[in-house]
Amino acid sequence: ASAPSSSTVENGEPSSPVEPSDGASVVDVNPPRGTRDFPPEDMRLRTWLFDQFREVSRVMAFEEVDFPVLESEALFIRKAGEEITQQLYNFEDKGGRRVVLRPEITPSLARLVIKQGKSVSLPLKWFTIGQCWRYERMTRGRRREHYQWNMDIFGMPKVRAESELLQAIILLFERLGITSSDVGIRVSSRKVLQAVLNMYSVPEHLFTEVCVIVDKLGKLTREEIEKKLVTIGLSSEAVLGIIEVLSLKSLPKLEEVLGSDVEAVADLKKLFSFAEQYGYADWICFDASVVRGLAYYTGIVFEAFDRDGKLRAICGGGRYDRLLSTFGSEDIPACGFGFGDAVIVELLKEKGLLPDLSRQIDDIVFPLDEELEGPACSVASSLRRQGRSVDLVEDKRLKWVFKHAERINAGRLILVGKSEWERGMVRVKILSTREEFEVKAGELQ
Ligand SMILES: Nc1ccc(Br)nc1
Repeated sequence: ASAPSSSTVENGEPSSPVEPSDGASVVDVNPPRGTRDFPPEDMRLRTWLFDQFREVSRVMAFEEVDFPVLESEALFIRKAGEEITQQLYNFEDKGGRRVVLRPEITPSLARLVIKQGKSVSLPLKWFTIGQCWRYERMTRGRRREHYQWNMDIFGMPKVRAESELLQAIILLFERLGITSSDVGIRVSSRKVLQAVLNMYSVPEHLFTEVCVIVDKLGKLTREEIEKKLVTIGLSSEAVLGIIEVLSLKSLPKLEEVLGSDVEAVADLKKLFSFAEQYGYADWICFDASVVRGLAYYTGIVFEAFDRDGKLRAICGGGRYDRLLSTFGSEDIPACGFGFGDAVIVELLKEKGLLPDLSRQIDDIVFPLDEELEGPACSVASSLRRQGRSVDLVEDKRLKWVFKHAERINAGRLILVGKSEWERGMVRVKILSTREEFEVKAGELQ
């Protein structure tokens, strides 16, 4: 690789290669544009966050699954103009196959459910945490990868599934110390939009496109949205009707406009009554403007937001009852959500909720001179076999070892010295109390 020019800016960081004397080239040590390294401190935070995802998935009785990050491009070819399909990280592999770094997880889940066929008993509740990609022109300087926690339920046609997923999200927030004063979850249903389109006799085949356009409310101006809707063939009455209904934030008002026999109203009323039973009603609110931007949603949709309005959506999801038939299979009702690893960390920083995750090691074992390196290995090995984390240190001055012990929050310093070893003993220092004593090497625990 050629040494990048000194003016190259990668990930916003100037990469400053040193021109080596022998003329060899130096690789750019930054990760590829839009991607992140996870050095130990960042990795501890990521592992902690993923452990919270896993613990919530466990208490919700979901099973973990996983998929290749690389998928066939065909899984993501959709014609609804979604951002996600316009930013596919796609390429042709050496076998001439059209492949992508997956932009989302749901199509892989659907693929596996289809592949498993009759062998899966429904309902199935699966979760995964996986890296997702997009090829975004770096002009916007946004990331090209993030990790997403996904939870999906297949084979549960009623809104119980959505209420289960909402509980999972709220349990996660509670585990992180986030309250319903910090975060809310906007809930609506695409059937609201469907009912409005029916009122104005908008052809069914425009439904998905209308959803993708309306999802841009808040990102595009109202005029731009109206223009896009008219461009795809909606009458100005239909456009005004859509904008009016989607501005509703009261379920009773929605019932007044659409009538109580509309499925959307019945679903939402049931969901909000379940919320009372689950005990999370103060977390959720009806907001008809929520449609989410993925083409395949067919029913209830939801997204979590920070009430200060400083951040992008924290997570989002919804029902997608007709995704499998787009892959040529029999439909199975499904719903799920995706929860990214980036916005939530920004929120935790905002709220001062980042956990203290400093490194913790049980023991440092240190031979006081070279001839004791062997005994030090056997002491370290015995402690490790007991499950203790042991940092075996050599070729250092004792002063460095004490500083190192502080740096890695070691519990004990085990010193292997000549005179003690000859008596079958080692010296133990408890670093928190400075207490020091000798222990038989064979009885060290
Ligand atoms: N879908 C997607 C993938 C990667 C990132 Br970063 N954001 C969204």
